[in-house]
Amino acid sequence: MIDLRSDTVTKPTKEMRQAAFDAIVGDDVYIEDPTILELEALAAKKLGKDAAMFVPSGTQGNQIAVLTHCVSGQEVILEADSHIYFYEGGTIAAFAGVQPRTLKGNHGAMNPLEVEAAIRVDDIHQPETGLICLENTHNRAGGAIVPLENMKEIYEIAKKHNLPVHLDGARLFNASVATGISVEEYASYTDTIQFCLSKGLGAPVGSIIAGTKEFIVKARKWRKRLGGGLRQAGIIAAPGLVALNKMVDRLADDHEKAAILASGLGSVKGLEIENKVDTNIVLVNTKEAGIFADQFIEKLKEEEILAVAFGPYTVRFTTHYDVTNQEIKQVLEKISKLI
Ligand SMILES: Cc1ncc(COP(=O)(O)O)c(CN[C@H](C(=O)O)[C@H](C)O)c1O
Repeated sequence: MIDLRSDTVTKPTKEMRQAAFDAIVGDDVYIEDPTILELEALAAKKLGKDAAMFVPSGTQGNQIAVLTHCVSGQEVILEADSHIYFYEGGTIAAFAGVQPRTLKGNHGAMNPLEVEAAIRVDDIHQPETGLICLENTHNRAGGAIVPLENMKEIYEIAKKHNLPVHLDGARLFNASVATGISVEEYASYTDTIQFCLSKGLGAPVGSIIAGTKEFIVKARKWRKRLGGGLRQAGIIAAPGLVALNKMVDRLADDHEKAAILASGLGSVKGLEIENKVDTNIVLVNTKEAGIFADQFIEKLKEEEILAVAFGPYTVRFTTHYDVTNQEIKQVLEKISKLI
């Protein structure tokens, strides 16, 4: 089976499994797991933030950020196809009691002027704006890299209005490897950030959230309230250390595989590449071929290829560590005969 559903499907490397076996552990509720503390310190350093905390998932990291930044009744400005809005079960409303104010971005980048116009004025009838959320790379925009300049402009507007900015940087390392801009520079235009160890970086579990020491103290309390107080979790943090230390630069391989896949699929009659393919995601439109995305996915499955539907005629293919160049070639050979 060639699994191109997501970079979340990556399995831990041998080195990660060994690191888990060898991990020195302690009780993380007492902030005593040395492996988690090492991972958190490394992550904070790489991001240029004062503190960081290991969380079991990117969703929990994002939700803890909203819970920590906002109070119930506030409004959060975020992109209309962002993961926090589109894929996190309405949790910002359910748990944080905040309402989303969505803006349609261009390849995932919100227009800074529209963001400023969406910030609420001091009026008894209106909610206050509590947070602005960004996403880089942007998943539903096809792993699009949001330009640093765009992040900078939005951040400056946020500061002018004394508002915090949270970055859903689940795939921020993909952006950094593709542009050569450091994650620290990206993170300098956001107050808090979440990034995934469990996607392209290949760790089996987990994400990091980072920000000021004060933010992390409050965020840790929210993680505990959500039942996320971890015990000897150095066992799952150890693979995260391997991911952060050894799996970043190779993301370029995933981008190369995506470029080869996009070039091949783009030459199949009836298929059209929807996105610019900045990183490891390829969005394919099947309308010209007269086949719905779900039907196409079923046909792919019969050929032992897995992908996901992103819309009625849009199929997402995501490259990652566990898919080889040879397998990408096999996918192209099979699909060219399929349509
Ligand atoms: C931008 C972004 N932020 C956050 C998350 C959530 O991370 P997890 O909760 O899955 O660890 C994801 C996962 N994305 C997953 C995927 O792409 O297959 C699915 C859609 O949830 C994400 O793409």
